[in-house]
Amino acid sequence: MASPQGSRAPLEFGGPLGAAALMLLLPATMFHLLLVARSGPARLLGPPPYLPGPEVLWSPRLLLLWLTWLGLQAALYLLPARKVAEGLELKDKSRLRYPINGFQALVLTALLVGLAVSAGLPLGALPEVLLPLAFAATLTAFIFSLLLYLKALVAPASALAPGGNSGNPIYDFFLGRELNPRICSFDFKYFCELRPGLIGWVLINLALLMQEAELRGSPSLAMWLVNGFQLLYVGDALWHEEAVLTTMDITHDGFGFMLAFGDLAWVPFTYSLQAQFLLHHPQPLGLPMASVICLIKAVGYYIFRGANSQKNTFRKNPSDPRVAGLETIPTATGRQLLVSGWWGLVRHPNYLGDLIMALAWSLPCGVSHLLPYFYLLYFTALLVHREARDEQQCLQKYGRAWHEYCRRVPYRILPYVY
Ligand SMILES: NC(=O)C1=CN([C@@H]2O[C@H](COP(=O)(O)OP(=O)(O)OC[C@H]3O[C@@H](n4cnc5c(N)ncnc54)[C@H](OP(=O)(O)O)[C@@H]3O)[C@@H](O)[C@H]2O)C=CC1
Ligand SMILES: CC(C)CCC[C@@H](C)[C@H]1CC=C2C3=C(CC[C@@]21C)[C@@]1(C)CC[C@H](O)C(C)(C)[C@@H]1CC3
Repeated sequence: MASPQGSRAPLEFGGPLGAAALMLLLPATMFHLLLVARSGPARLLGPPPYLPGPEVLWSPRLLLLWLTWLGLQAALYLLPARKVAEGLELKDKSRLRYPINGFQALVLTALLVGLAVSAGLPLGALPEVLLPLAFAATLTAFIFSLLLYLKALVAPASALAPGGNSGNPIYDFFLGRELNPRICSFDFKYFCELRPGLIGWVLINLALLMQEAELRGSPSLAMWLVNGFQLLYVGDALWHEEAVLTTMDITHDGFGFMLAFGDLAWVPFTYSLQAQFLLHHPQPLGLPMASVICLIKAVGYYIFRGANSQKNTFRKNPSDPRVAGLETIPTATGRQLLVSGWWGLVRHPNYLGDLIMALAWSLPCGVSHLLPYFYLLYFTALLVHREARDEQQCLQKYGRAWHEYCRRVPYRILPYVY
């Protein structure tokens, strides 16, 4: 049985008060964004146009639709995979196995949706029901997090995450107690991180594009760009699915409300904000500006993919010819840190690339409104905070070697600025 005391990791996110505030603020922000995106003034900082009552939010039909979506993605997860990958070593020295079939799930979902649309499914009507659908996703995330919290009560101590076991129920519910909650080989965190939310996001984008085509005869260039860029991002994540196994979410954070809500509700309903905005506020975009935006996206993607692949290749096999020539610092753990290549430019080159891509997703929406830049603002805050958390973890893991890395590579995300 898990000890009620758990580990004594320092509290993050402002402790129990911060966790409680975030549990209210995050869903409220998501609903605010959904409401203002369709309002005339579309003011990020203004009041919402109206407060939706229960009759707008609650729909058993849409809850069923949402659960069907989760069921479909779970079924696709269980299909035979082209590869089964091993995760990092756990506290008890074991390694978990994960199916690598996320890209296959994306392609099969696209085929199924294509078939359903040609058989008459009104996908273009989806934007009309985003509010009740987001409500269903939020409700599911709360109930799911509660079940995960209860499951952790009977988990062995070795299965618990380093944070999220403070003994304070609110804090632990938010951060998540168990590191890799599973039933048989079904890994809930890994499944949620990459499947229903990410694939749901591109499906919502597509529905918005289809509705724009119905309303205006054809989708706008801005809508095509936003759809294309975000599809590339999701496709890339699923193509490189194995790389998610070394992210902080999988290796360090427990599975609680933060990730359950983030994966299932926040990602599909707020990351599609630019496409939602464009449906209700069409923006003129000429070819020269579109080309500049594509160039910004390409630069961001080049840095993001280059940095992530370089680190993953190096962590898998430091003698791989693609990384063997890079300069490194030895650490007491036996692992090395890269100090040249992308990881010699700044300490988080992948965040830099991700932020440049985020800018490219907002620019097609013009500069008349702040609302489509919400993602860029939120993401900057998330990555600055995430970088600080990672820095603490690396300092604990690598001690003096990490100090040496910081001396050799002084900037965190943006060269000569931060
Ligand atoms: N769109 C979104 O909402 C989000 C996207 N992301 C993206 O996810 C990706 C993964 O991010 P994240 O999990 O935060 O962190 P990283 O992929 O940056 O991983 C950080 C880890 O990399 C290792 N590392 C750090 N420096 C070096 C070095 N010099 N040489 C070798 N290894 C090093 C350390 O782990 P170790 O040494 O143990 O291997 C460290 O803990 C990023 O591209 C990020 O932008 C992240 C959050 C949200
Ligand atoms: C809403 C809360 C404040 C925080 C929730 C955070 C989550 C939304 C994000 C935490 C880490 C994420 C990652 C991705 C999506 C967003 C969340 C879940 C990611 C799957 C996006 C695609 C990338 O290519 C990636 C590197 C695979 C990402 C991994 C981290």
